[in-house]
Amino acid sequence: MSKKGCDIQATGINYTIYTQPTNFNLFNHHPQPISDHHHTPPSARRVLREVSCHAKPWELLAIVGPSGAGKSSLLEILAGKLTPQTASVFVNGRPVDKSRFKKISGYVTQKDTLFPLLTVEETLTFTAKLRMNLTRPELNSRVKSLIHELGLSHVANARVGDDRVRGISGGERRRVSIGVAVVHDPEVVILDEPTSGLDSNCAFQIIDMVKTMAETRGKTVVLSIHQPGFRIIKLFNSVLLLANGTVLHQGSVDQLNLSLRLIGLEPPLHVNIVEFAIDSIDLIQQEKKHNTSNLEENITPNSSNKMIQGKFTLQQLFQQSKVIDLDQDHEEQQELIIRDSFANSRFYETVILTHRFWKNISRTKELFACRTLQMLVSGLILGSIFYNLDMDLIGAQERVGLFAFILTFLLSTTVEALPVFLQEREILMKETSCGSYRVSSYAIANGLVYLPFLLILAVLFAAPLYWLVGLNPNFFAFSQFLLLIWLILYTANSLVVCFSALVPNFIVGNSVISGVMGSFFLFSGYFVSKQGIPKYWIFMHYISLFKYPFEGLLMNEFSGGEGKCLEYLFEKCLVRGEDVLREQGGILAVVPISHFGSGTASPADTEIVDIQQQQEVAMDARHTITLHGDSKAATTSNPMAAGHSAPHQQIVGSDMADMAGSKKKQKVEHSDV
Ligand SMILES: Nc1ncnc2c1ncn2[C@@H]1O[C@H](COP(=O)(O)OP(=O)(O)OP(=O)(O)O)[C@@H](O)[C@H]1O
Repeated sequence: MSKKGCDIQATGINYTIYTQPTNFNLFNHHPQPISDHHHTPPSARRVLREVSCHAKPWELLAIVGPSGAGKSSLLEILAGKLTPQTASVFVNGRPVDKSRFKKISGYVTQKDTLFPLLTVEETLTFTAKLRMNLTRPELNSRVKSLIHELGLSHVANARVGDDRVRGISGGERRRVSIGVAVVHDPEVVILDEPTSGLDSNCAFQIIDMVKTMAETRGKTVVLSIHQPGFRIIKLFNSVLLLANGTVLHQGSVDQLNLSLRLIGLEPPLHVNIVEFAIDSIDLIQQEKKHNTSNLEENITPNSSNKMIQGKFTLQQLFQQSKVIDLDQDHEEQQELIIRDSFANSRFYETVILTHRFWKNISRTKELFACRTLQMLVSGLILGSIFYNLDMDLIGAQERVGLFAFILTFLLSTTVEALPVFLQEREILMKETSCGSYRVSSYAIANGLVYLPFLLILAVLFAAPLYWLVGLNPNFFAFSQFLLLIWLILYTANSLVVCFSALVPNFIVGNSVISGVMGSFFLFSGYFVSKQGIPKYWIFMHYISLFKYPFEGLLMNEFSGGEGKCLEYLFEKCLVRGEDVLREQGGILAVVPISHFGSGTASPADTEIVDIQQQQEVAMDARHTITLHGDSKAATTSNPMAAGHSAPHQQIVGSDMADMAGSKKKQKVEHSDV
């Protein structure tokens, strides 16, 4: 009678990693092969060479070997997470592509990626809901029986926890990870180091549990393990010994013992054979090299007879056991039914994910309270600043201080949530890669939960700011202001999620986001004409300190004069506005018209005047006037600004007119009333 299950044959796996030795490779988890046209030759590391393995249903295959042997890489390839240069994977004798294979397998990574604030039962229930389309009673009984099978009944209602949140023990958390991987009843279970960091008793219980799963439910279990104890190795049906990316043995533990003896090694009595083999890797490899040339000739179906007569290499033994395996009746192998679609509709997926998001958010009260308070205080402080200060009169230092404050507050409201996003990102990647749900459902659910929360934050920030700047109450204007603050917060949140997805490192992610948002605020003021901004938005204008690079670039572009841009920037960055004019009266200055509220917003629209004659007028008008180093002429604009009249304006310079661009190339000489 045939046994149902999944028979996996993988052959000819070759996996090489190419790395650029000098590259600062922040964004690559797994460096991919680099083409030949690169200048620096990449260094190649052959992680796996011609690896073959065979995992049978109802059995447990353990991949053992020293650290760096390639165990995790092999498991990741089997689980479809890594793409090797060459490999053939057959399931029940038929080739399968990795996306379909992911649907019939459950992969447990070395690190537990679980929501720390959910309970054990909630974690398994949400996963079961997402991966299976069951009625509520079916779902409950499935989760209950799984919890019982995992031995987690006593902690079913305890929070999972992690390094920061106190929760269940490390061993129990490993069981939950296994439960999450097998809740949908996959045919194949792949576990990377399921016993790492656990004591020997706990490690035995975990392996015993997966062995029971294999024996009672016909699962194909493949796992990697470090230093398995005596009791554990008895549970292995088959052991694959890997060293330097090469298979040295695949067969039972007894076969391994025999093979070691056949090549002249004598494992002492009562010694753990697997540990002994790992300790003797160098000797085994030497023996293997020695016999490589004779390898192919010696593989015959009858070689089992020869085995008893003389010495055989481990490779021969492996090849021999493989041949015997291949002889097994292929007719018995089952046709796999692999579901291509998702278990639930998009709508139901969104409902489940929204519910899960909400549970997580409602349990992060500290973060919620902190962000709420931060927004309220920031709105009040900013409102007070604009209520009390005439921003046009304050100097560069105060502006820098204000800029730093606003940027810090805006960043902190989003970046402090980054660890949560990073944790979620790992779970999202894991769940979507195995086809649990659609990414779009996740995005919609995320928006449904976060948008109301961000609206509360936006109200807390916008209301005091709007009220303190002393405007007449205007519901429409306030609504617009609120809407924009809300959108800014949502954009910032999305930006955080986006960058945290691109950048695996928390520090790097943090810095990149700070850089991007910083640049945005620094430069955005360039596009905004101050006169067109409502008072409660004016802070945007003042935190954009360095709009000058754009102006400089434009001038360079229009005037065609090389070096003008640099000269302009240098002076612009050193000195600014009235401060300079006060100290150095009579020196030439460039005054963009946009600063004078003339309605002409282009920074290139400048006129050339004698600043000595215009200084007083400009000072009174409190216009921003910035130095230019030309000793012959000065520029200003719109002498009629703020109702002041310039009695006499004489345009004398020609260089600045050129710089001012094509629009204002003519020299203007006029007298004013
Ligand atoms: N992305 C990578 N970049 C550079 N080297 C890598 C990368 N991934 C794996 N390697 C190298 O490939 C080899 C095999 O790694 P792998 O993690 O598969 O070994 P392992 O047997 O699982 O080790 P351990 O038991 O310590 O987890 C190691 O030498 C490792 O340094």
